[in-house]
Amino acid sequence: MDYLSDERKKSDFDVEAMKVAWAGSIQEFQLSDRMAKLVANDPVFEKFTRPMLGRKELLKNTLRKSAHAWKLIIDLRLSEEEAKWLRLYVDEPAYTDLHWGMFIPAIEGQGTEEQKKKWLPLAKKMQIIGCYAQTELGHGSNVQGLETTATFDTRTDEFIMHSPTLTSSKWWPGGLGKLSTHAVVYARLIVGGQFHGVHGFIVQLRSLEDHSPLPGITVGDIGLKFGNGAYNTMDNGVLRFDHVRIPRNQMLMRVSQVTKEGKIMQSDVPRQLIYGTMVYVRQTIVADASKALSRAVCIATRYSAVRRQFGSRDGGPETQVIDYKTQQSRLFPLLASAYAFRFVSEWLKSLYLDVKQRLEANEFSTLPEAHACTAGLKSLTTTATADGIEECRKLCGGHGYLVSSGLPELFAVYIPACTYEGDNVVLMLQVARFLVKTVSELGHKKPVGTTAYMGRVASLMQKNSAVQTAEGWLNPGAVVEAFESRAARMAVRCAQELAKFGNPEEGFAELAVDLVEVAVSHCQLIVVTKFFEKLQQDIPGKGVKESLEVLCYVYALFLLHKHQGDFLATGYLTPKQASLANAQLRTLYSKVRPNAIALVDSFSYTDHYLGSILGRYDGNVYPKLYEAAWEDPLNDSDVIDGFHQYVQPILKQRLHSAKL
Ligand SMILES: CCCCCCCC(=O)SCCNC(=O)CCNC(=O)[C@H](O)C(C)(C)COP(=O)(O)OP(=O)(O)OC[C@H]1O[C@@H](n2cnc3c(N)ncnc32)[C@H](O)[C@@H]1OP(=O)(O)O
Ligand SMILES: Cc1cc2nc3c(=O)[nH]c(=O)nc-3n(C[C@H](O)[C@H](O)[C@H](O)COP(=O)(O)OP(=O)(O)OC[C@H]3O[C@@H](n4cnc5c(N)ncnc54)[C@H](O)[C@@H]3O)c2cc1C
Repeated sequence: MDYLSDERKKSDFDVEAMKVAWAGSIQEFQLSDRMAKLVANDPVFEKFTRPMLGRKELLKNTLRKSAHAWKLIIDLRLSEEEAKWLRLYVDEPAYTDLHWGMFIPAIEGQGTEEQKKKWLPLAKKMQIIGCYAQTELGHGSNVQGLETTATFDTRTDEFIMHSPTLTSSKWWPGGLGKLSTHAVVYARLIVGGQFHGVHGFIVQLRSLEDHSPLPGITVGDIGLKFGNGAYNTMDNGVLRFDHVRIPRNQMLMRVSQVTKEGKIMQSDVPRQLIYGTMVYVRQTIVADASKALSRAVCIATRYSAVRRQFGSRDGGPETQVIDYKTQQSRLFPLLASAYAFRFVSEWLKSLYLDVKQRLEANEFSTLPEAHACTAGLKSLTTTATADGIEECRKLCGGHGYLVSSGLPELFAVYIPACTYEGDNVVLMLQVARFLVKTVSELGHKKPVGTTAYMGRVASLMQKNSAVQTAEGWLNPGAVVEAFESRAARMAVRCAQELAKFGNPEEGFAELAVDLVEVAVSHCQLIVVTKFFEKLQQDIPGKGVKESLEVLCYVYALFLLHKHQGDFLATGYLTPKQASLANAQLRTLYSKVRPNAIALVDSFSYTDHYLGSILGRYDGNVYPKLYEAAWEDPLNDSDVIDGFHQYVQPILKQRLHSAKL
């Protein structure tokens, strides 16, 4: 029985067409759908018992699933794209994520043609397993502060990899702890006693015969992480080198080369390309944010339609909690954010592919913008998603706290995204640097791309909002101008403050909090703009574009309401205009309400992928929650192990004293 069928009947758009809009194209939809079903129908990928397993059993289970996934990839001759979707739907962090997600991209981006020819076939056939070993016990954010050394020995034509201090121990790399045979290790290049910056080196860690660590290498797992199951399926590791020798040709040499004679040769490629893998991964993390947030929102929306509290008159049904305005004001902006992040990730991917093509042709002019966009959007979307998942848990009341709701594990797996691949504050400061530089160059350099609006800074500083009615806010020009003015005014004000400091670095440190706010406002502008741009495309299907338009305004006006302090303080809006925006937001929530279930159905998630009793497609929540409780190992017997030993004596003592 479908308990949500009445809800599904209320929607006024074509759900199948919306599924295609969400996926990006009919081909993407079909591909993803095929992989989702393949995983959902395979019992090896069952995941409900995961949070109850001990660490060793858990990891072994992950290895079993990864091996099965690999067998499917080979047997069914899946393409790289299909394999990516398959791993996504298996929904279990594993060493393979870092192998495919960072080790291979690092070699692709920073290796020479010769190096790629040697290492990529081995890696792509999984004849070697690799990880990305950058972070150390003492340094993560400050990459230039890494302490591991790679000293060139001209006599033997080798690098000597060494961990000179405790804090130089590599610490955190996923897949390193127990599984990788190789790593791309980031270390200080030392030639002729001189330091030449941090570079990547391919280092073999374990024997390809018996998997034991090679001489001079100490390697292991760093221990349990937050939450049951969750990210503990990953073997994040520690690694130390004791004068380990590797051949010279294992330094990734696209950016700089070291010759046999110990000479450093710089290619035309900018040094920043050493950080290129991070640009790639940050872009994928933005796409992952929309997936994680949409999962949480799907669960919370379906459950909010099933759950009823208060409001019963004459014995009739109580109110569905989704009908409370407060519930809508917390849930619908998250629903809108999931769509906003989906579309901005689509745009970011195209930006990245363009930059990649240019880099391959040795054209580097767009790299700074790609860095700022990937860093800023990674930071913005992961922060909002981590907070959003927790909000969804609260939206589900008490039952959201049960592991069987799927939300605790989703939260625990997701939150490190705010830290890995760059701490979110550190990344926003990078965006701020880029913006301050853009403002300082306005006199002689025309800003392009996402900062093009800065070219109109004079008019953005003068013109104030013309919105007079709540309806007036349903105008893309009015909304985008509001976000542009806010971002431009905040950036200029901050640049003026910075100019008061004799030493710019001192000013940057002192004004860091304001600078992060400037960066956030710029990144929010990007997301809002890309959502509106998406709406200008041809989006087929009855009512699809109209529903997306509503979500776009919800996203923008929700942000405007949340950050109205900025809009008021910069003088662009009056308090009256801000309150008109809020009134429009309330109206928009009423428009989302009948479509809410269809909008989350459009994500097309299987019950397997959602992993949530509260988010079941059929809405059959209570019987399934009840059943699941009885499957808990604690309910195997009426009297639990330990009762007779530790509890009964206390009870008996009470009985005894009561008799006295
Ligand atoms: C599969 C997915 C699972 C994910 C698992 C997670 C894996 C990981 O976490 S791997 C480890 C990730 N680590 C990080 O992200 C570390 C974060 N730190 C950094 O990125 C940097 O070191 C950073 C940018 C903060 C500071 O760099 P640093 O060189 O000290 O400083 P800075 O002077 O600011 O930058 C130098 C120049 O490089 C540029 N730059 C910095 N990063 C990049 C980049 N990624 N791309 C291009 N340019 C860059 C700066 O804009 C600056 O340019 P300019 O000189 O023109 O102004
Ligand atoms: C689950 C997980 C998986 C990971 N996987 C990998 C991996 O595969 N490979 C790898 O190499 N690494 C990996 N990492 C490491 C990760 O990339 C780093 O933890 C991350 O880059 C943050 O660096 P940090 O730990 O040094 O944080 P820190 O920089 O020490 O941050 C601590 C605090 O200081 C603040 N801070 C730091 N610098 C500044 C500054 N300049 N201005 C203002 N505030 C600042 C931060 O905002 C934060 O609040 C992983 C981490 C996690 C949690």
